[in-house]
Amino acid sequence: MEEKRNGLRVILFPLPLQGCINPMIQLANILHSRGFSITVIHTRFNAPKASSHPLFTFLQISDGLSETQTKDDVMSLLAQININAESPFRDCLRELLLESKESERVSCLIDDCGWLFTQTVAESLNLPRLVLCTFKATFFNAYPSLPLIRTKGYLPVSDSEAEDSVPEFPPLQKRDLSKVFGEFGEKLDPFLHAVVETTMSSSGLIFMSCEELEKDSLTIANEIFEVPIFAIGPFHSYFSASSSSLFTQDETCIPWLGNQKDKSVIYVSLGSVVNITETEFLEIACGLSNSKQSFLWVVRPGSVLGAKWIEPLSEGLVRSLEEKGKIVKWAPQQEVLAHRAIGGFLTHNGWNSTLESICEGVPMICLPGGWDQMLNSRFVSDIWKVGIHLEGRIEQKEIEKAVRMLMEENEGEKIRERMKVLKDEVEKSVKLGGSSFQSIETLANHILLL
Ligand SMILES: Cc1cn([C@H]2C[C@H](O)[C@@H](COP(=O)(O)OP(=O)(O)O[C@H]3O[C@H](CO)[C@@H](O)[C@H](O)[C@H]3O)O2)c(=O)[nH]c1=O
Ligand SMILES: C[C@@H](CO)CCNc1ncnc2nc[nH]c12
Repeated sequence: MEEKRNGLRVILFPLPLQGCINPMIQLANILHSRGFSITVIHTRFNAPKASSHPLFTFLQISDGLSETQTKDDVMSLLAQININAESPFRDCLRELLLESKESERVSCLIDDCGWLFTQTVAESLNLPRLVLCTFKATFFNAYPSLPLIRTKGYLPVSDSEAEDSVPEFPPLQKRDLSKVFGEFGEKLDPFLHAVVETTMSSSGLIFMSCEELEKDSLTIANEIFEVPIFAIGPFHSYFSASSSSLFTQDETCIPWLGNQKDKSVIYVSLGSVVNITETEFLEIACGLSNSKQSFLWVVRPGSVLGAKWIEPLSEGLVRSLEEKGKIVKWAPQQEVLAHRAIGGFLTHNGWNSTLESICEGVPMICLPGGWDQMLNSRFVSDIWKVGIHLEGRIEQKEIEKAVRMLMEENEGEKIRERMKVLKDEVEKSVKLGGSSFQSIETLANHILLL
């Protein structure tokens, strides 16, 4: 059924990463169901599949990335694309506004907090801009203080204080800091500064998050950025993230899970950007194999450094892995997590994966790769206590131990019970009258009045 249209069009512009496209497309669905028409401007690189979303209009702009640049690390890629996409984006937006009809006014632009030029472009065209942040609010709140935290001398961290909280950034521990910053160090400062400035000049900040998960951080976000805050998620139960998948999902996962016992399978995935070394890959393989538990493992082609896919595995290892497990290139993750056969999720704790796991009530084993993942994993293991933290130990014994603990032991059962409670809490937020449900109402009204 076509919902009533409200005569307003919203322009969306996601960052071209799977973890940023999914929440943006969910936001598109939410706004469309509220009567807004949707245009998605996107780069050529990692272009969303227009055919999966017939209700929206898609416009592609050039991004000038070379084949090799598309394989750069995330930070370099984002820096380059922020330079290349500015003028094509300005042209595209100007054109759109010129074409806009009396009967359907363009009311605002909503784009990712990682775009640095969009606020200026929108202002020059007199178009209000809202920001979508795809991180946990607690992480985004740290943007203004990250440069200071870095220079405060917590790095390198001595053993005796490794587990101390970072005073300015709890529950992050000092040992997490080096992986938050990666190799970028001070090169991040101008980027962070620009994100904070442009967010403060915006007309509002949207989080794919909810009060049940981080009420205090949402309040603090409002104090830091001094703009209206809308926490509108997680909406996975209404609009699955799978529809915005950039890769072909291996649908054989579902019938395979159908042959497994309830809560007997551990799902293993490190998201769309984290890469691992061949040694780490083999440690994970042996750990899973030795755990004697069933597993479904996503190995993205190219994610094992120096390998095309899984060829570093010996024939013997492949044979023993196949006894209990299945390896795929890309999974229908949300369907997998929702499957009755799944009992745990070994994850890198990207914010989307973390939310999807909570929404389906699946307890986690945390193996964060960097950036916001370090913080998300601390919340999972130390605050909500719905997962086991591997503390970066990608060693077969540690992996075997954690998998067995979660899937077989008493401790795992306790974690599962706490996860059930958290899932029920979060579920309430998106139901009629819940906090996220109300925020969507407020957001829709806010846009109407812009
Ligand atoms: C590997 C795999 C992933 N997915 C989906 C699940 C998630 O919705 C999405 C991945 O998003 P995330 O779990 O947030 O992870 P990732 O791709 O690393 O996302 C980036 O963006 C996130 C949001 O800004 C950050 O929290 C992460 O740190 C950052 O690395 O892709 C699938 O549907 N199937 C798959 O096989
Ligand atoms: C540390 C790497 C993984 O090894 C993830 C960084 N991920 C990201 N880094 C910066 N901005 C982002 N916006 C979305 N994801 C982002």
